[in-house]
Amino acid sequence: MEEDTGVLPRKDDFSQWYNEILWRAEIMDVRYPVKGLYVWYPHGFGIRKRAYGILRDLMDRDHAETMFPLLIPETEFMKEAEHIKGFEDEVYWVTHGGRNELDVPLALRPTSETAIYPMYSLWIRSHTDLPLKLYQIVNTFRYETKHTRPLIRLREITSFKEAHTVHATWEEAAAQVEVALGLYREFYDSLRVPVIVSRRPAWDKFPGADYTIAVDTIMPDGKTLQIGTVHMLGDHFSRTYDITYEDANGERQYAYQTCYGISERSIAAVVSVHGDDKGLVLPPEVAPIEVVIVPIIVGKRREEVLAAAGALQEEFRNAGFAVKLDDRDMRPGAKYYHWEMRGVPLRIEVGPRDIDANTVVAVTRTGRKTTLDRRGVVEGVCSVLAQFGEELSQAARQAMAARIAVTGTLDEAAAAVKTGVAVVHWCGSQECAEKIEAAVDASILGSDIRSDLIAVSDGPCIACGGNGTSALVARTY
Ligand SMILES: Nc1ncnc2c1ncn2[C@@H]1O[C@H](COS(=O)(=O)NC(=O)[C@@H](N)CS)[C@@H](O)[C@H]1O
Ligand SMILES: [Zn+2]
Repeated sequence: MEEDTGVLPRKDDFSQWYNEILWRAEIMDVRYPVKGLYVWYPHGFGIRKRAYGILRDLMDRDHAETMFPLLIPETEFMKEAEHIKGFEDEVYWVTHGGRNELDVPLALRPTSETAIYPMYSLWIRSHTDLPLKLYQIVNTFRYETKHTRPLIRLREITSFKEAHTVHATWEEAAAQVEVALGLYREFYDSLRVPVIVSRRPAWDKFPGADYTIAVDTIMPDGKTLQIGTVHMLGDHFSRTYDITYEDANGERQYAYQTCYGISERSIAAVVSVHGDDKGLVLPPEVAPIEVVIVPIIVGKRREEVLAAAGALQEEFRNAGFAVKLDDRDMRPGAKYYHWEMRGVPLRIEVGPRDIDANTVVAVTRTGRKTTLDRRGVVEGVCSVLAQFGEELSQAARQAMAARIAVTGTLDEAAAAVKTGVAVVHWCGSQECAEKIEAAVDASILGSDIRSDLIAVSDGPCIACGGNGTSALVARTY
């Protein structure tokens, strides 16, 4: 990558800012010659690697990781009517092997229910086989006809974490939905990304599901991004794919299922929520480089400064930090620009004055400067980074809170959705939803809201005056 010194668009020109930061911060290269497919730069992949390492640790608490085939025979794919309806316009089909036409066309998995559940039917015989909780992290393919966008709406979803659980009863499956939401909240807390949880309206639920609960964040342009979903499948798929178990009385019962997914939209959220006019701002938890050391070379003490910088690098590396010593022959300012663009959380400056005073200067990505004793510098950096992470969480929460407005009239709601999310009272009817969506030019995102930034209440439906409860209305990605 040639050293770019151009200026990033301001973040309040979000669409331009987002497109440029993907290449300036070396996240994704959008020049791949297939629409909706993009290439991870190593730095971007490093962010994904750390984020998905956190996700794996959370999932591995009580799920097992596995991997199912990519190709799904049409015979299996076409079994669940609602599921098909929801995906038939999005599925890629493989019809040939070499020059031979395949006798059964094969779908590229858009999601893996129809690959996994025929196997679940073979595996599950008795209630002692339950609960079964598996997940995989794979690529999936959806022929998206809406505007594709790197990390946000891809045709090849490269980082699709999908969990598929099987339970003896509806109640156990419903409890698993809550466990999944807890895992997603923990995951996004680690990424310092604030979320709003809500139940999608029936017409927006996952094809074949009883209900869908979604995890949304609010992007800098006020539009919401769905960054995770949890689906209660009931016994719809178990009846279609014959997933039954023998209960304690020897009776055959249909199983109850859930599935829940996260994709690289999680990375889009980290980039978008935390970034600023100078580039990426990465939470330490997901930063491929946590600390960059910049030696301040002054005249004849060059060797001494470089030695001191090298010793610091060694000490941070031994303490387990992802640390980089930037000893390139460049002005310090050009180095600051380079690492700020890439979101490195902490810069350590060391020059002759610091050597004489036996200190180092620590500067966080958001500009907080601290002088640290050279002795105990590792502990010093740990606490600076911990404080930095908390600051990111707080700033992101405040930014989200500022984009949520409780509104009592359609006009107020129409104004609020220009810059964020409107909270309105809705009776739950599709008829009123359509009235609200038409009047506000945005979508009913969900009800049964769970967010410590929103006090839910009952009240007259904003469209018909009937009994309503709090619901979210927003423009969405
Ligand atoms: N085209 C896409 N590009 C990037 N992420 C996507 C795309 N489509 C969906 N996602 C993300 O993937 C998550 C799961 O997708 S989903 O359709 O809602 N749910 C499923 O596929 C279920 N099988 C649970 S794994 C969504 O919440 C959304 O965050
Ligand atoms: Zn109503």
